[in-house]
Amino acid sequence: MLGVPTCRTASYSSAILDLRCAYRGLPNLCIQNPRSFSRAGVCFRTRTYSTQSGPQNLTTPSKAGLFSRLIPSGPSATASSFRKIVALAKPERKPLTTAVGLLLVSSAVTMSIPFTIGKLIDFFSSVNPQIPLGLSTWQASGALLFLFSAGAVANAGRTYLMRMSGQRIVARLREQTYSAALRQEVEFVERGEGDVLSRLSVDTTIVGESVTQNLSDGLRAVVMSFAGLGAMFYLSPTLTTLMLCVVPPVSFGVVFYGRYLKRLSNRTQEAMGEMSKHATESLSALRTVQAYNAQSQEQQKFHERVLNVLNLAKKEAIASGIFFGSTGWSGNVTILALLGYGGSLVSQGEITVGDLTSLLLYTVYVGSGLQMLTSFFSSIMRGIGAGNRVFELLGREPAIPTDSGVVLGPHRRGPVKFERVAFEYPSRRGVEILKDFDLEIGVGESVAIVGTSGSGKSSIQSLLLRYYDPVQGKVTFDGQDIRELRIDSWRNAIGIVPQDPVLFTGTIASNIAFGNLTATREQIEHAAREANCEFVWGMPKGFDTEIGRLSLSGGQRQRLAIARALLKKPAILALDEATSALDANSENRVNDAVDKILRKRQTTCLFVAHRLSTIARAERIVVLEGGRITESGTYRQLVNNPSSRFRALMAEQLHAASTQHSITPPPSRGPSPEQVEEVAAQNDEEDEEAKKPPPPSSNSKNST
Ligand SMILES: Nc1ncnc2c1ncn2[C@@H]1O[C@H](COP(=O)(O)OP(=O)(O)OP(=O)(O)O)[C@@H](O)[C@H]1O
Repeated sequence: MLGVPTCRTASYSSAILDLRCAYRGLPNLCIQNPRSFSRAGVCFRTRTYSTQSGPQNLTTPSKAGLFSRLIPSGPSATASSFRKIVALAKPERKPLTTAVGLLLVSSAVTMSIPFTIGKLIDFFSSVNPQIPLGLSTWQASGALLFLFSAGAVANAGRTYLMRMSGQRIVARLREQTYSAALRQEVEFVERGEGDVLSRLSVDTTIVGESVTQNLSDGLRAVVMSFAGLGAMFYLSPTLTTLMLCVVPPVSFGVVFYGRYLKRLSNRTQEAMGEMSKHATESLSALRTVQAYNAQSQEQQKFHERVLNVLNLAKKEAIASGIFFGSTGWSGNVTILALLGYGGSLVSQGEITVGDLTSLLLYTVYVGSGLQMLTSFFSSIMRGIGAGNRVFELLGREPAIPTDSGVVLGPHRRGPVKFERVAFEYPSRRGVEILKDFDLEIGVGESVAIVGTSGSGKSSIQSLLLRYYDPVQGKVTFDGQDIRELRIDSWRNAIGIVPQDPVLFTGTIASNIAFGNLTATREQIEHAAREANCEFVWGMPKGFDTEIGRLSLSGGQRQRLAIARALLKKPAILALDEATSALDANSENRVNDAVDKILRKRQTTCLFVAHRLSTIARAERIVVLEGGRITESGTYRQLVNNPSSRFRALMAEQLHAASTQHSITPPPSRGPSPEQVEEVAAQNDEEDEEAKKPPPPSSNSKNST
């Protein structure tokens, strides 16, 4: 038999894809610390919405409504995946039809070769050779040359058209998959549940290849097999029937092998996903890995995952070896049988030597065609396996719907209310983060949430942004449950300044205008000035400075994030203060920027605050303990209450600060109001000192 056609496998690109979020209109994936992307744990969960209480279809997801989502398998999923794969090729109808036409031409030429060779042998071995159609030797040679050239051109055209169609399908599929990933709730992507990167890079390539390249090879194999069989029957029905005896067992092997390969393909893709997830995690935290000299530890973990992929590849290699070895053997035995029986027919004068040669060549062609069909079948199975994973993501309904609900007007203002909210993270069911949480923030009011680490402060902001929905209770804006609002319009009303702001590749201007494509340079500069980003004017290229080439300090990043939030002119500002210390100057510049927002009283502010200097700026402070508010009041009210938890918290902070600076620790009962006042006043003084002359106006020389 002819050489075994190689099975194409997708080259795996483990590039760390920049899953940047669409700030507007799509779930914002980047508002939380991007490091959380790498948190471990895999579980497929989605939510259903009961209609028993609260607004229609928008009530709390019940625990019973959670169910595991598995990658579809079985005949119906396979058929549905196959239909979807074929549907992908529909926009490519024209090039694919042309390619099929060219394929028929090139196959016809190829299939004429054994016949021609047979006739040539008979021609040269005959006593009185006659060229058909009365052609001269040169004319016959010229006709054959033209035929082969036409076949070659048709083959080249077919290859080009098929490949390009395949690439266009892959490109479309990738975009759809990326868009589907951006629509999902943050938990699904951040926790790696969706294994999005591997679906985006590997699976889409495999699906695209199975639609075009493999389809093209498959069609070629079908033409070769059937045309070859037809020619063989024409030459000798007896010998052809003999040859066909090997087809049923080979076909059985093909089906069995294809199914096994499909199962293996699913497992391989998952293993590759694990491998790339690990690489993404450690490479994105390379500083930490190097600082802890953990390269060999990480290498070992990666090695285990690579080994997993390798073991699956080994299984595939063994199955392929057995299959192709046995089909090759049966093919060779068939040829031998044909030669023996055919030879006796030649000696009896029933067929010519040329016909036997043609027959043998056709047998090789048909065998090769059958092997290509096997390869095609297994590739289609692999494509269906990969297709299942891609279509599962494409069809997945995000737990937080993105395209339904009431559109919130851009200038709407109103109080924000958390009403008897209970909350658990989907990945940690049973661990209540918030219980009976009630909080109302009036229009233009500023509220600081304080509490010990892990008390649930950031979770409150996550609920506000609808990264998650409460398990019980509701969050309302201007009296309306935020679950009734269209998610993009609701998020448009909120400006966020996260703990560790994310900056994207691009200029400072594009980072401030992130998600706001219509922002003018003037608006960007205005927002930067409001946010005390005076350092931008000091840069050689000002707002056109590429972020990638410079590293900004924590304070600068935070001020850029404030500018980004302010550019949206949000109804609500959610600021999650950095827990890591900023230097005094940076802290003051950030606080001063916050002050400017508070003074205007147009924006409702919800701070997660750690530093006294920020806390003291809020009109109201709420103390969060064990998922509930235990104290609430103005700064003065809380500080003046000797038994307040707030005082104790501030005492702890002062104690930590004094230990850091080798100052005598404060009394254990907590700081006196004077002490706290003193610290706050000190901060304010530093504030004044740190204030620099206002940055130049947008018309200044550096403003570009
Ligand atoms: N995505 C998540 N999945 C599961 N649990 C989470 C997730 N995010 C936070 N938690 C847990 O929820 C609890 C509250 O976390 P949260 O980040 O809201 O606290 P915090 O008060 O803001 O803490 P800090 O002041 O340290 O930032 C913690 O126990 C935390 O481990």
